Amino acid sequence: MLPNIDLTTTNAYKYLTDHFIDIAKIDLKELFKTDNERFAKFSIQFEDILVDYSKNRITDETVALLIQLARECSLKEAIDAMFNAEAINVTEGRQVLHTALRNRSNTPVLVDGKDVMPDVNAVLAQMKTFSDAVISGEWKGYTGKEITDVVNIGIGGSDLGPVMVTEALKSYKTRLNLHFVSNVDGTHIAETLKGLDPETTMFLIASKTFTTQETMANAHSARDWFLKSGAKDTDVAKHFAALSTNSKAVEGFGIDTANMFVFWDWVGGRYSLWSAIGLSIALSIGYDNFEQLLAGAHAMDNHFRTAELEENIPTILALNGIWYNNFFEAETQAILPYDQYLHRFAAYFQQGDMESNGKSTDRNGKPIDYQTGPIIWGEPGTNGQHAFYQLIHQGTKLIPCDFIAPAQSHNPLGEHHNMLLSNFFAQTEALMNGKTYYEVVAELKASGKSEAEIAELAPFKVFEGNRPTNSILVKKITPHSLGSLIAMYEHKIFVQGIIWNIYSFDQWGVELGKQLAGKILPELKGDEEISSHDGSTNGLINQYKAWR
Ligand SMILES: O=P(O)(O)OC[C@H]1O[C@@H](O)[C@H](O)[C@@H](O)[C@@H]1O
Repeated sequence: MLPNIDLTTTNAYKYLTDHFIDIAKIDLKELFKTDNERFAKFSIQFEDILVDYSKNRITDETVALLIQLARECSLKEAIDAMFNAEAINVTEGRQVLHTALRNRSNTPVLVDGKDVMPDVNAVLAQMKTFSDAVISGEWKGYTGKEITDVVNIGIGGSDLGPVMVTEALKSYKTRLNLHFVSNVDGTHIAETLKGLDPETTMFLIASKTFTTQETMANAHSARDWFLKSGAKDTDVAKHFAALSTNSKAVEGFGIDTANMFVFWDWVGGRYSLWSAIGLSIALSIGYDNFEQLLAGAHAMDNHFRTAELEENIPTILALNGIWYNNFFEAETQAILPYDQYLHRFAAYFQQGDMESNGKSTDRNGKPIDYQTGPIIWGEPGTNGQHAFYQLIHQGTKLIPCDFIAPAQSHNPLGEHHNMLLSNFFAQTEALMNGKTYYEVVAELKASGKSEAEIAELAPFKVFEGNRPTNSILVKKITPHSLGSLIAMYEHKIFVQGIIWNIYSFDQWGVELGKQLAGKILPELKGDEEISSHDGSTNGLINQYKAWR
């Protein structure tokens, strides 16, 4: 069972509330001046990943109290409950075992007394055989040609992970071209199919439930397009595969069960890239690299499970986030990768984090009166610098930022990477140090400005500083290190959910909109005026009908 503790009733929370009053007055750069060991103390290296959290508004005492908070919330027991296959997804009555999917050590994982590892390994073997055959060209389409293009049709967790990883690992690309269709907007599939040849295209229908409206609509349109080319129903088997937990629905759609890659309801959608949902990844980078991705995640799982809380990277990142979220009242968390390949990383963790921890009911079913999950956002650097960093540097809001960068580029081109990384280092330094009024005046004087000009301009050029950041420096983005990095954030989310006393593995908040859309859809069919909703919704529907 998961612990059930209201964090605001813990001793640590009370101490942190008092401690916050002192810390709120302290300038981060002063903390560096008075402690030469700060970087060594507040950074952790795990394999090829260095996490520097020293540029945060914390002292030894802050960290000790946050660790105490984690202990009082029984974090260690919760971690064990997840890995030991307890049904911690209580509102759905399920275990949470994405860690079993990447359990490369193959230690037994018992679900209702049965070891799931043989099934996990059997699907991995099936994925290997299939991806090897398609990549090598041994697998032929219905006219005997090799497959050149693979279209993954899925949405949410059946799309965002594979998109993010195939983009992040593009430099490991096989000869296959990957495409992703998610939106029910017909434009998405129409534009994707425009450049494709039905004789050489493979579709992966990725859906845990195999009932998701968007995915089913796109899957049917894909099949219509395929059959229009002259292919027969019996040819579908050579061009369609399904990745799902719902075998019945897959059969109903007409996909050969031999082309079905299963996973299980103990895998959450947003944690499913490690499962059969990762087939597009295996096709895109080759099965061996997919296995490396799993191995990297497994290594981070072991770290998370065994490292002391003080040395435990996901725990430290989570506690820092709680410090800003619940004491500084920061509303958002930015994820800023200085790596073009990671351009979908923040989008991926928007679902990972916001769908997991965007909750306001605690584990007793009671409304919560403290803050839970932050708004996650971000874009790659340096692009973001020329767009929204103004607000991070000089706006009125406190935005804790994670900066991520690889030390080695896959494309070492002249001075590009040094230029990129000089910006990475400069930004966290600038956010911490800021620029005082006196520094601004001195600078303006040196540039030859008059006293009057200086007095007028100076206030606008001041940077308050004292803005917190984590720097995550990765030796190189490889399948292995990316696996670790993703698992690191997954476990960070887990820790925060435990401390906020919420259920992180359900997503009831997405249902209401789906339900209402289901009611509205038949109303859009005819021309008659609609009056069954509120004035605004009626007005909008009727205008839509008039204009379409
Ligand atoms: O994989 P499925 O069943 O089609 O679901 C896709 C997505 O559907 C959404 O409704 C859920 O909120 C996500 O968690 C999920 O990933």
